Amino acid sequence: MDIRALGYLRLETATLDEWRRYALDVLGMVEAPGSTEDTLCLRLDDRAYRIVIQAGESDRLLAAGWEVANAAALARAAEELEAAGVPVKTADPAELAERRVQGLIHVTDPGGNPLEIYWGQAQDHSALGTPYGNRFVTGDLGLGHVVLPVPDIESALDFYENLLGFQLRDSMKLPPQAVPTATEQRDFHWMHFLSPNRRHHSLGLYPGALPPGIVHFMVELETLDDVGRGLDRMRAAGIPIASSLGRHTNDRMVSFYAQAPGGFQVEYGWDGLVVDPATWVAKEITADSFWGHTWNG
Ligand SMILES: Cc1ccc(O)c(O)c1CC[C@@H]1C(=O)CC[C@]2(C)C(=O)CC[C@@H]12
Ligand SMILES: [Fe+2]
Repeated sequence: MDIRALGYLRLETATLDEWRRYALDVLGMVEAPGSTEDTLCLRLDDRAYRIVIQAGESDRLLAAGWEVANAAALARAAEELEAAGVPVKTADPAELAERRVQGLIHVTDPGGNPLEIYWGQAQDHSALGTPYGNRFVTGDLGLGHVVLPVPDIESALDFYENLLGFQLRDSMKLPPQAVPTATEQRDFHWMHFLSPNRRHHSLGLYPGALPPGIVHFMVELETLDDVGRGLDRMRAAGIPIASSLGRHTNDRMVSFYAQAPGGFQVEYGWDGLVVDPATWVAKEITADSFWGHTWNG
């Protein structure tokens, strides 16, 4: 399957006002046209939106949006999913209009995570005036990355590697205490990092369950100063820092993690590794970071 990138995220929140302040005033994202009293659309680049947050009952992932090149690629994706026995639901015209895409299918991964595969998203050609002069790294690397909880890690890895065609970049053994919701008692639990493009990982698979249906999402900033200023804004806003600044061993990203409204985290990073898929070799990492990334609580 020819998926190109993580294109967008759709989230539901019980505290949209809190999310509005967090996304606009702290993360430095830009409110996009299409936003209403109960839907916040966020621009990070030249796409009409990259993140949509809807007011609702709970805080949870509504969809991870994966982009394909065109209508033919979407048709092939639907065929391959159906041939593999994965139910596919085609979006109706109202859903396409709401999402500002030209074609879309709904799919659920083996962990129960809602996915949308789509092509033809609208662009916004107006200048992006981010509030702090911060710039996000997107383009053909996509929005960033998302880590999804998957109770059965083997079936999830098989789905993303062999059906969706993502490349496995590396894996890490987590101790049992890092996976309190694991369905089986094991000495360790694998966590996997994959991508359909040159971004080291667009997807992390966490081998447990989490109520919001998302462990964290990462947005990449152009400069270290963008990240440092973001950290200052988190502190000033009283937002709990979930993990201190550090550099990951696999994608070499310098980042910190902050609590997001609703019980998951946002990773705010810089200097992520761009790989050559033709020569990449999957490996194991035996530490999550070269330095830093001290987790709180
Ligand atoms: C190890 C790692 C490499 C690159 C990343 O972008 C990244 O987010 C991570 C950390 C992944 C991971 C997590 O998402 C949830 C809490 C985890 C399982 C830990 O307890 C250690 C590593 C953490
Ligand atoms: Fe991450």
